[in-house]
Amino acid sequence: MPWERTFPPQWSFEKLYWMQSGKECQRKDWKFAHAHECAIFKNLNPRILPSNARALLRMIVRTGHKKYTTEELDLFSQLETHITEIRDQSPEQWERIALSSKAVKAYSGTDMKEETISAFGAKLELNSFNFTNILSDRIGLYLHPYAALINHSCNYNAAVGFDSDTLYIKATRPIQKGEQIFIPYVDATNPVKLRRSELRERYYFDCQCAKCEKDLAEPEHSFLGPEAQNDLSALEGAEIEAYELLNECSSAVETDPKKTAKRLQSSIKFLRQVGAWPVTEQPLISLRDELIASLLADQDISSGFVQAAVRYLRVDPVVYGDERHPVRQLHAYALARVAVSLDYGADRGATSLLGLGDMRTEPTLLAWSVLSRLVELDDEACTVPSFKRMIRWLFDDVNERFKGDTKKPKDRGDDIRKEWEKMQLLVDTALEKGY
Ligand SMILES: C[S@@+](CC[C@H](N)C(=O)[O-])C[C@H]1O[C@@H](n2cnc3c(N)ncnc32)[C@H](O)[C@@H]1O
Repeated sequence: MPWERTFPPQWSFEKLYWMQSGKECQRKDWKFAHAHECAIFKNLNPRILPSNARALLRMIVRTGHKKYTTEELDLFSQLETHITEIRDQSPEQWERIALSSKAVKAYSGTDMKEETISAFGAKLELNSFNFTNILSDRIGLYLHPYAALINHSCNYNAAVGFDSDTLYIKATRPIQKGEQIFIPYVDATNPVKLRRSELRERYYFDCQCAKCEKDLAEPEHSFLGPEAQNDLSALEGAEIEAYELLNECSSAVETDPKKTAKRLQSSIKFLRQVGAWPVTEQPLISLRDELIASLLADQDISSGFVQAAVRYLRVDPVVYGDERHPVRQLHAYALARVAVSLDYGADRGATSLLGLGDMRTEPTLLAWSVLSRLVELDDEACTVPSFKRMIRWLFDDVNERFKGDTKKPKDRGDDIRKEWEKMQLLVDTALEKGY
């Protein structure tokens, strides 16, 4: 199947398949498919099928109930499977798909052949997106027959976002007429070797984009100073451990956030102190993201605030050059949200944590400054409508807090500048201490 395709002029097509967990939209989910699956799940209880098998079951059951139009099925049948490569190069994946197909055939009672179900399974694995809520938490899988046609580039010009059950493809930079649309299938901030191995293993191709070309031309770890280069073996060990820790974080169902935060902190410190690892290089970027999530889950709001400020001020402007990038927008919102909860009386230990003694910040003013910039960028931001609404609500809430003040935040330019100076100092101190 060719990997360059012409896109239809509009994407008003209903998704073929989506599923989600959690309370949100469960009613819609019921109407969409679950009504047909419920009896099967009851029989399976207490066993829970893995999400890929559940997705496959849903497609088979909906097909049996003639819930797809001919056009939808036609489009689905044209999607790439790489089934030969999976069978020949990836025995584990093949076995998993074959097992799921066997189970799905038995549970659904379909008369479809097992091979046909396996081909459905392979298609789902290759073409579905991680379905997320507006805060980027993974809640399921999503397959859209047109969106599935978009190819990958590490040097992408668009990104996928979800707003409830609607999929959006948002341009992350201006796209010329006739220019091909590319999205990232993998985390494009990862080192070239990792990106390429993920793409090969999961999608069976080698990326030829300009970013890969540039990164491949540079020696590995070229971002480390000459001193660190002398003892690369120690650093490589720390790097491998960091990736293992990140894997644990993404797969663990239940973790102790305090313990996880400690492990993440020491991993960050080690990479920073031993190798002067730049904060804008992986695995440090993801370690910090996980650290912020763990600190906040542990209610350590002040430390989470400092780390979110490090990310906002030092990491994101380099990693995601454009302020309208969806990840950058999400991180800015997170900083504002944490700042607001600090002001709600959450612990104020940030300054003592960093040894800055009596330095005090006015987090709500900072939140106002971050949010007013987000609101200013609203029209151009590559984020989905509900996210934009969430920003406005928080901004309204913050403005409400200044209601009785004689001077409105918009007239407090000097105070805001001073707040940012203090934040820069906090961030510098955090980084000097190896955080
Ligand atoms: C989700 S599909 C994308 C649509 C697919 N190109 C098609 O025409 O059906 C993913 C597959 O597209 C191909 N692909 C995507 N991006 C590519 C790229 N940058 N270079 C080469 N092949 C790519 C690979 O075969 C990959 O497994």
